[in-house]
Amino acid sequence: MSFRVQPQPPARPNRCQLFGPGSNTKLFAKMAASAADVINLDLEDAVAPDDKAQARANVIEAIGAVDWGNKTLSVRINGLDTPWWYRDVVDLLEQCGDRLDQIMIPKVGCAADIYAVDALVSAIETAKGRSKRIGLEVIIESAAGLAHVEEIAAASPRMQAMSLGAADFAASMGMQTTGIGGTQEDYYMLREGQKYWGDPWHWAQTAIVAACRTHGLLPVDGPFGDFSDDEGYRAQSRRSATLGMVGKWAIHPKQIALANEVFTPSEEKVSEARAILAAMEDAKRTGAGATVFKGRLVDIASIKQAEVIVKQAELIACGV
Ligand SMILES: CC(C)(COP(=O)(O)OP(=O)(O)OC[C@H]1O[C@@H](n2cnc3c(N)ncnc32)[C@H](O)[C@@H]1OP(=O)(O)O)[C@@H](O)C(=O)NCCC(=O)NCCSC(=O)C[C@H](O)C(=O)O
Ligand SMILES: [Mg+2]
Repeated sequence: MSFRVQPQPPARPNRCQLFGPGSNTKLFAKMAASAADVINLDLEDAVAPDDKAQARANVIEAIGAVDWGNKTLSVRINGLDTPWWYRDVVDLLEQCGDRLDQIMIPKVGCAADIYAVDALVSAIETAKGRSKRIGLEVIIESAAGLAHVEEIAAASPRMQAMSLGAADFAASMGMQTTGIGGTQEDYYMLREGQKYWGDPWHWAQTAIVAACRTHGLLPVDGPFGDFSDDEGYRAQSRRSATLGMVGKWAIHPKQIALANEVFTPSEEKVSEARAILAAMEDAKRTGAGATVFKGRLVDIASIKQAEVIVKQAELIACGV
């Protein structure tokens, strides 16, 4: 470990972030009653330009009126290149009570984007005497966002989480696809006439995980557009979980149980992790720093790996 100890991310479950347009008030109660850990009420791309003002009013009303239980409640504001974002922030902070937990900033491209929102949020919090500090989460969904991912992660102590937005990211990168996440038909290696599909989202996810882990944020996988494809969603989620992401968005209620299933470590994985910790305790008692567990090496690094899984399971057990 570096002299700079890696900070811990916020200690709360974030297995599934369920999205719904702020213009569709019929969904709010269903979202609140769902098994998602995080709710994202959307003012951005799921809301048509003519509906922006009404959606904002709907969301403000619903934050106070609906019982959101113990969920993390977040609102996705409009991008900083639009005329709507400042009014989103002002109205949310001036008119919502303390039930609002986070603001999600889409399409961030640099640390100054976070600075701008942070400055506005801070001024309103002080002016209005708000007692609860609003958190920020961002979406990395542009070439600039990925190029500046680390400075974005470090941009404010308000930062809580960072998601990959596969659709806008693909567009910004000029990727030849209209798919939102998952396997891309043309992204394969060819060997002896056989196709082997690769994962075009892998490097963006890894960059996000590294930036988040460096600065104590939660790394989250974004949307998977084809909500009729459960196995595709599971496969994408398993890759994300393996890379260190803590959860994934749901854009349809069908996807909530899938995300919760994958991002809750299985009993088998937790038992194995606990057995490794026990084996290492035995090894330490005999003065050894390494031992053999089920025919393979485990050492002090294995303790940290096992602790990741045990801590995830404990956090989820406490939070739900
Ligand atoms: C995608 C949808 C428009 C589909 O809606 P619908 O046609 O109503 O679906 P169903 O008939 O299958 O719905 C079945 C029941 O589930 C309820 N429902 C649907 N969606 C939700 C939801 N999000 N939360 C809670 N409940 C929901 C329906 O009302 C039905 O209920 P019932 O009649 O009682 O049985 C719709 O799912 C939807 O709007 N999804 C969210 C879209 C969204 O928010 N998109 C923004 C995030 S993704 C993005 O922005 C891309 C990203 O930024 C990037 O760049 O990658
Ligand atoms: Mg987007």
